[in-house]
Amino acid sequence: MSHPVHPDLLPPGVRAIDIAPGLPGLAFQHPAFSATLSLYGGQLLDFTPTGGQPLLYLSPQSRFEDGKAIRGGVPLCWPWFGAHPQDAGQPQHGVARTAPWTVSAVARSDDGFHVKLAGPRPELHGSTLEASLTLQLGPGVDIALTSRNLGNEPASVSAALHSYLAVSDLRDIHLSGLEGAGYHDKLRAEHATLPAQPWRFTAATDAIVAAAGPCQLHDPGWQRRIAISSSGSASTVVWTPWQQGAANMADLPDDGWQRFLCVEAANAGSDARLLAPGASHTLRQQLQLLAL
Ligand SMILES: O=P(O)(O)OC[C@H]1O[C@H](O)[C@H](O)[C@@H](O)[C@@H]1O
Repeated sequence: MSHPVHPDLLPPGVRAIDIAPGLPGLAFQHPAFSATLSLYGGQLLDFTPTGGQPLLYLSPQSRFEDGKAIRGGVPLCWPWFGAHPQDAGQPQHGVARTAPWTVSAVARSDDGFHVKLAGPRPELHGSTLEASLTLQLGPGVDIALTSRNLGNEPASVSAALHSYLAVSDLRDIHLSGLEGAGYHDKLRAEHATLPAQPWRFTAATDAIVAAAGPCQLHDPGWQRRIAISSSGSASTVVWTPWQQGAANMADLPDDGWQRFLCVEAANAGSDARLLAPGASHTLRQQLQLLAL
């Protein structure tokens, strides 16, 4: 199958590649960073500053197969987050991450690259929503997912930019910015409040926090911080499977859980949005690498 993007349409520094057989992508090379985007899922898989550690974790055991979600980078959970609200037979986290996305534009910008993608057609997920994604790569990463209701009735959307943030060792990092926020603990099915201190991780965690940050992930091992900010969101999902959860996941190495924390800009739980006919909503996350 030929690549959906003709190389002549790409600016200098961008190459049409195959992530795996049948899964097309784009590779970006800039003096300050390199990056990889999968058109399958519209999923950013890598952003690595030149000479530095990657911003995003990508599991070396991820499956790269049609019908399977890629484990790592920034999966797009859309048009629902978690289980489908009415139909348990639908895939977890929606259809966007296992659908082909198409390139609407790729341009070089002052700091890097600007990319626009169009998401799966509404027929694929039985709603009247359409999705588009804009990505600014460089100096950090800025991802904006826009949902638009093409129908004549209101339509509900829940979503997450499910970023796998790479860390030197999960047991040594902390997350600040969500102190004292209320959250829904998905593992215990109860509501709770985060402590007043920065968040350290000592066990499996799956929380829908009723706050949008901004937050900072402090990583002394790599002498860096990741500044995380969002808009169009009033909820942040924080997830680590920890050791035991990872042992049950075929697409994650046994020690892979130590290498990432998911901090997801979301419209999850009660933060799902109802879009009037013709209305649109943009969920956005910005990630910036800073020295400690
Ligand atoms: O395994 P996946 O379908 O990719 O989901 C991975 C995780 O995503 C989110 O963070 C959810 O809150 C978790 O409950 C889920 O386990």
